[in-house]
Amino acid sequence: MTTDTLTLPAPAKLNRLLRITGQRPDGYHELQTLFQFLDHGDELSLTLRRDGEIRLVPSLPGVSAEQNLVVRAARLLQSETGCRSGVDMSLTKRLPMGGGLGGGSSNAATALLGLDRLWGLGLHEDRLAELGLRLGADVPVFVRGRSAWAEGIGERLTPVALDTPWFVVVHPGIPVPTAAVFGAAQLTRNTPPITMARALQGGASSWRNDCEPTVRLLYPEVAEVLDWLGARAPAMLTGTGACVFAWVDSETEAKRILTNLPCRFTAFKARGLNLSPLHAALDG
Ligand SMILES: C[C@](O)(CO)[C@H](O)COP(=O)(O)OP(=O)(O)OC[C@H]1O[C@@H](n2ccc(N)nc2=O)[C@H](O)[C@@H]1O
Ligand SMILES: Nc1ncnc2c1ncn2[C@@H]1O[C@H](COP(=O)(O)OP(=O)(O)OP(=O)(O)O)[C@@H](O)[C@H]1O
Repeated sequence: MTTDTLTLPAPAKLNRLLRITGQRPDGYHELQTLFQFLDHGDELSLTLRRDGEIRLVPSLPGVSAEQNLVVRAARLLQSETGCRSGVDMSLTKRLPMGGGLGGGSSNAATALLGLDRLWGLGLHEDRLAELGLRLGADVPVFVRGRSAWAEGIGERLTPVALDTPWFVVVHPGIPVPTAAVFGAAQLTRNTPPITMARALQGGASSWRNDCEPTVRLLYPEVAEVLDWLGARAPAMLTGTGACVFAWVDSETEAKRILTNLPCRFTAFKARGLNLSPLHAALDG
């Protein structure tokens, strides 16, 4: 049976570890990272149009529909496949922009997989991941939908099963643009690469984010969150920030931390997942 409307999750990701091991001639940084999904995120609704038009209503504050990654994903899919269908999209945004939670990238992956289904394209996951990479370095992991060890700029992925604790994710109330952190002179760019086995063996207590010292320096609001949350549980930056996450043993402990949150911060609790809720929804 075919359907004319799909409503799908676009989950957040965390970088449980992030090492910057080099820089390519085109300026992009080579990373080693562990990606994990959360059971918290945005939601994208897709309704088939037969006239080929692609619409997003309403658009996000500060991002025109044309720039929005879901519209760009839909156009890319149309131009690559010659598909003549269109779509009406609406996005329920819960993830902060410039938060390091991969919100825009996740939205793009949900659009790619959702439209592949809605338009009956039947593209292979490898092809969708390749198209996703053209939209952003973080898109392929959301297309693949498994927790992963990532290398390259984040596109060389090996699925892994990570521990799935409860997380408290705190946003300092300011965005941190990814390009500003990767462009900072003082950023560490020469961390020696390690094997995936060694990274996993070390466990969460050994995992670090190489962006953290630079982000601390450039964004005192993020440093404040790292100090506040770090005093209550082990805490780290995700991606290039602005969000900071801590892992705890139980939902009760997560709630306890949230109860005392200073009102200048916003926060949520979520469970770590090794399978993306997008894939669970599409397979269910
Ligand atoms: C920091 C991470 O979130 C870790 O998961 C990602 O590497 C960022 O991925 P993303 O947000 O999809 O990034 P993109 O939209 O591809 O790139 C934004 C900008 O960040 C810089 N950039 C990004 C990724 C990377 N590996 N090296 C970079 O130097 C580039 O200047 C690029 O123009
Ligand atoms: N659907 C979208 N949702 C959010 N941002 C979008 C979207 N489409 C385009 N953008 C642009 O992408 C920028 C980065 O947004 P995003 O939420 O992906 O940042 P992020 O969480 O820091 O990502 P990452 O973890 O990949 O660095 C935004 O500032 C916005 O200009």
